[in-house]
Amino acid sequence: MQQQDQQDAARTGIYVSPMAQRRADFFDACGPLFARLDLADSPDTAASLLAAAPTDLLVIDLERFEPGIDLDALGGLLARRAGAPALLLCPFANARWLPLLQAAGPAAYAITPIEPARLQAVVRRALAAGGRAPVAGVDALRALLALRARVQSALDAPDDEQNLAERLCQALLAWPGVLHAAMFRLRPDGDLQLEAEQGKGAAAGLRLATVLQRGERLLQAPLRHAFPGLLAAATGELVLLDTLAQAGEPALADSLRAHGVVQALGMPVPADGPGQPRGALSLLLDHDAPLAPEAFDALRDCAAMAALGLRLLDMNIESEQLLARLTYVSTTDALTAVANRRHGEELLEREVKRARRYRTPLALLSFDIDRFKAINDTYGHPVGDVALRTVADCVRALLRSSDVLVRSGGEEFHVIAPHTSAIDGLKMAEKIRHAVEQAAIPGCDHVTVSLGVAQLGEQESADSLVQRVEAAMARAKRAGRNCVELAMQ
Ligand SMILES: Nc1nc2c(ncn2[C@@H]2O[C@H](COP(=O)(O)OP(=O)(O)OP(=O)(O)O)[C@@H](O)[C@H]2O)c(=O)[nH]1
Repeated sequence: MQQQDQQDAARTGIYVSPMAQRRADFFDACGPLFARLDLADSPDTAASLLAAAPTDLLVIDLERFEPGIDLDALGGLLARRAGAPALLLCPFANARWLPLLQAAGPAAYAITPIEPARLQAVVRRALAAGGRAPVAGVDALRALLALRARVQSALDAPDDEQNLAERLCQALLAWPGVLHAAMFRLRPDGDLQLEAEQGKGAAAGLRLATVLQRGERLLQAPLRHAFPGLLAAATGELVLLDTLAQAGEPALADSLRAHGVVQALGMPVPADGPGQPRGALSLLLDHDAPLAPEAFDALRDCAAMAALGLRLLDMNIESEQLLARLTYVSTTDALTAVANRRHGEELLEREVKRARRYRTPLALLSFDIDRFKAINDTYGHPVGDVALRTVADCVRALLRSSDVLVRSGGEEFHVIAPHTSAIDGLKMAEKIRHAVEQAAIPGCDHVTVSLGVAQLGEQESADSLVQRVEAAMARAKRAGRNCVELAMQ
């Protein structure tokens, strides 16, 4: 150790932080490890220092820097290092910095807050190992390829969100070092809930609802600021705890440690556009080894795949809703919301076939509002429309659920009545006639209807049935209106 200290004492370093207190603290903790340690309050100052003399280690403390503002300048410092030792001190709630900066140049990292003794150890290691980014070996790269493939196949036609989340957790759990994988999902009502979780080994029995003290309304959970999966879903940032105590919740850290957890990571599942993430993936790991840039890339892609999976499920639901809407619009009369003529014809054909196959009676009723032209002429077309709607509502309320009311023409309707004989059809028609006569029509007095009733003959076609019932209805008109006529055979 003494020899090591002597070696360190020959080193030079630059520490960059915009915070005076952090610069003083770092100097206290790590100053003795360097022959000369320069403190810089901005990337510009650090750049000048780097240009002035060779430096063994550049330490960038990312607390209070903003990726949106400072990324270019800090990335520029790493690029200028051209592979020479660099160490990033990254706040646990903003680990998004790591893949962003590691893309600019290789750098080791440690997560903050960090104890002075651990910080010294990390700086020593960075000096000794040359401050390289963690490197993924052959096995690690193979494992990342397998993870990508598994996550991709999890997207293969999932049944629903929960099924997708379970498959993703299963894929993540097979990644070496993962003890527990979970997915949180923000529901449309704004409730963040635990969609799925899977554990293995010491964490097989770990239940996040127990650890977090609830399984629903998790954005309001007391531990939302400390558990990486929740914090990631709330802030949209990559969150990484490489010592569980960093989040300042000792009880949470203890309960995770009891399941063998050493490192915890939360990766936001991005929204379609700007706005709150759709949820987060949570990983609990059994080691504290720094993650290689390739691991961050793979995890970011997993979260993007989760977002894509959720979007595909949304699209399925939207397509079903669109199809239902299309079916409704193409089969329904817009004014009265009963079946339109074309759909009525299809339904009648179907009922005729069914009645023939099962030898059950089928009645068809036809009715037409009496002197409807006079209503339009006297009160105006809008009142005529209200009358049509009121009559349709009044008749629909009388029918069985198996009967179908169809608007077959302007002010003419049909009722398809399965399992109904001519006698029952006549009773039904009389009920309709009476109910319409009694109904109050907003904007005008009352209306009456004339009705025809026909029962399907043994070999009769739907067309012939319609002709007969309409002829019966015409006879009811001729007979003085507001009455019922039975069709001839
Ligand atoms: N307000 C309104 N009127 C309609 C609609 N469809 C058809 N009509 C009207 O319904 C009237 C039907 O008139 P006619 O066929 O002469 O029959 P009617 O006046 O009811 O006389 P009878 O059937 O013989 O009792 C016409 O004036 C059509 O313009 C509609 O959607 N809304």
